[in-house]
Amino acid sequence: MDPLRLLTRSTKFAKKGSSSGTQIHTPSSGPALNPQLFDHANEAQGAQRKRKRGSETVTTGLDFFGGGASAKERSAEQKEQHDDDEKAGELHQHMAQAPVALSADECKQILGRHKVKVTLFQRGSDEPVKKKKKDQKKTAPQTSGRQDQATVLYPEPVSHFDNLGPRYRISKALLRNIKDNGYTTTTEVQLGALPLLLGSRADVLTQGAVKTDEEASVLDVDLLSIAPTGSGKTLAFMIPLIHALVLSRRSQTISGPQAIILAPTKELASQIANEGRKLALNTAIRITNVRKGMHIDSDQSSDQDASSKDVPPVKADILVSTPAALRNAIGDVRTSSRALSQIRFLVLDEADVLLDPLFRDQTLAVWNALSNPDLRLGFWSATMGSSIEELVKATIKSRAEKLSGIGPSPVQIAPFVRLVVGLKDSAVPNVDHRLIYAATEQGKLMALRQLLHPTSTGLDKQPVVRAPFLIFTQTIERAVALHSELLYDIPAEAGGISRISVLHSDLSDTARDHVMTRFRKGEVWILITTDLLSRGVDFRGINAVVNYDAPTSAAAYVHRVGRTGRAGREGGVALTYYTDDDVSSIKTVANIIVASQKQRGEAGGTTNIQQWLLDALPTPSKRDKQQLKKRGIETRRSASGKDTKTGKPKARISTKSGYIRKMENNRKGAVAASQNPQESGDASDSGESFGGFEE
Ligand SMILES: Nc1ncnc2c1ncn2[C@@H]1O[C@H](COP(=O)(O)OP(=O)(O)OP(=O)(O)O)[C@@H](O)[C@H]1O
Repeated sequence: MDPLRLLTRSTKFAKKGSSSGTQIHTPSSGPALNPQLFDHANEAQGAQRKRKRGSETVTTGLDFFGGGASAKERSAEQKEQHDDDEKAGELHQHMAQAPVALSADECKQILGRHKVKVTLFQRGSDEPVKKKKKDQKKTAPQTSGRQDQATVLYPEPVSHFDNLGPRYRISKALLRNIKDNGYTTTTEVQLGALPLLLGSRADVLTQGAVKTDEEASVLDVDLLSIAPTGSGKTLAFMIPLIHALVLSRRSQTISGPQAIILAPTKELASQIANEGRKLALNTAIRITNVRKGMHIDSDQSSDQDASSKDVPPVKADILVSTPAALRNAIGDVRTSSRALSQIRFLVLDEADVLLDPLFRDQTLAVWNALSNPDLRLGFWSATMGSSIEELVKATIKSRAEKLSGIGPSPVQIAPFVRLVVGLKDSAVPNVDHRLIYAATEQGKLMALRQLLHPTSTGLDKQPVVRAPFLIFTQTIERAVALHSELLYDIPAEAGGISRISVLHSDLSDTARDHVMTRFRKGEVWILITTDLLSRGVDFRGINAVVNYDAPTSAAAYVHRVGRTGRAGREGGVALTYYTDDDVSSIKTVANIIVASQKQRGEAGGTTNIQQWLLDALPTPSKRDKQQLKKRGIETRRSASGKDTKTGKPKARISTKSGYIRKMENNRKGAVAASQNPQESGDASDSGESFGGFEE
């Protein structure tokens, strides 16, 4: 049974495999064919297929269950892909087997084609940059206002995971886990970050010289990495972490955690821990997601915290946590001082939000409690304002000064390296971005209903999107209200109210876990949420993101829509509705869309935001932007704002009462069942149900 058919209640859908609908890949229709976003090397060799976009993504017949194309069509497509991959793989294969290091020029070319830019920052007199090349003249060195010397580096890219073994003596178990999880080609961020984090400091400063000495210290730079959503940042920091801990286990016995990974939400922390455990299988490295009631203290002889003795301390090498959960687990910093002084690595995933005022105090409290003078740092996100970068550098400096003041010898600041993939702070280019004017709140609701029950295709510029998808609202209240408004929109035959759910931070941890599990399994098709789920969470098969309420900042847009089109997958759609209330601020989103489409344009696409619209939209002031980020659209915050046309409160999302909608829905269902008895029945009984997202 086709879920779209059920959702639309239509009886006129083309049969599967018929030629009336254009079959295209959607993010849920299979594995990522090429996880890279900017693989222009292959294009140059004529091996890169043009990315398909535009009108094709708005046609019907999207193949949610991956069964739409005939076997013949599929095998032709697979052959074409196979041929392409073979050609594309030549370079990778060469590099995997390359017995000698690539020349600086080759490194530069590969990094350039993949839009990877690596910059080393050093304080003028502290430590001079060791090597300068003639070909760096154009870009480096540059001097910033803070007198940091910036030099562009060209580390030798790792374009295939097979390269890691011979180059860095990665443990066999770790290599096997990478392979068993299906990772072969690296993504851009992995290609650039792995050599920086797996090589020694000397490697980095001498720009990619190969070092195979097992004793070489790894993770010896502080790295700030900005790479698109879904580009595999988790792997890029997790592999070097596990490798570093495997190495240190070989040489010394340390009990207690040595690394901390912070993430802004429980959902993301739990996902990172899961991904990490898959990679750490059989390496003896333990990864723990910090939860309520856990405590971290290797110093059990301490009398200062009697209560902590009741609960055994967490046994882990890597802790993954939200800042708040970690603060609770640490408890009194004095009693945990031994455990904390052992921490050698701190990774902030979604660093910009962790250092944003909302989380800043909690994050800095954890960072400042880590007293190891050799603490190495990693900052990762798809967006990073320059103020955040400055805050990071200032905190590194002030912490070093503080530790130097109390420690036996001065603390050396490690080289600070920034890695940027693609256009900084831009949205993924492999997604079809749509900005739709809906005039009023009522207009948005009608547009969303039409999305759920399309009566025509493409006439109103609304693409047809397939479940599963996410819908974002500005507030928890609005998420709850929209959920109750749409609850009866899914007919009972399609699973009814069980197919739509809501997730927000007012729910209990158990309820949040439950909703996440059901969505991942494919039991829930439409998930309404707030920005809680906008960061980091990886559902591989999401076909679309609907911004029911426009995001309140450029970064929020980038992260929300980044839930689709993960790992280079094609076919994702991002819809943003805007009303008269958004007109004064929506240009921020429009600009992001244009920039992202321009990136794609380089591969043959066009932008679907008209220049006249961009010109007509007012540019919000810096103050307006700050206000919007802080408070969102005022009229959506409370029920006080009234819609000028309908006179109804704007914050309320409702047309009819739930009872009336339920009755109507039952009536429609009964009529449909009497007209076409074989059509009724639970979708799960039909033998054709959504198999869930890949874990
Ligand atoms: N080299 C690779 N080949 C194929 N798939 C990959 C590769 N690296 C990562 N992935 C997959 O890409 C998806 C996105 O990875 P990940 O969650 O690490 O992205 P991210 O960059 O952290 O995104 P976000 O900015 O949204 O947090 C995951 O499903 C992951 O398994």
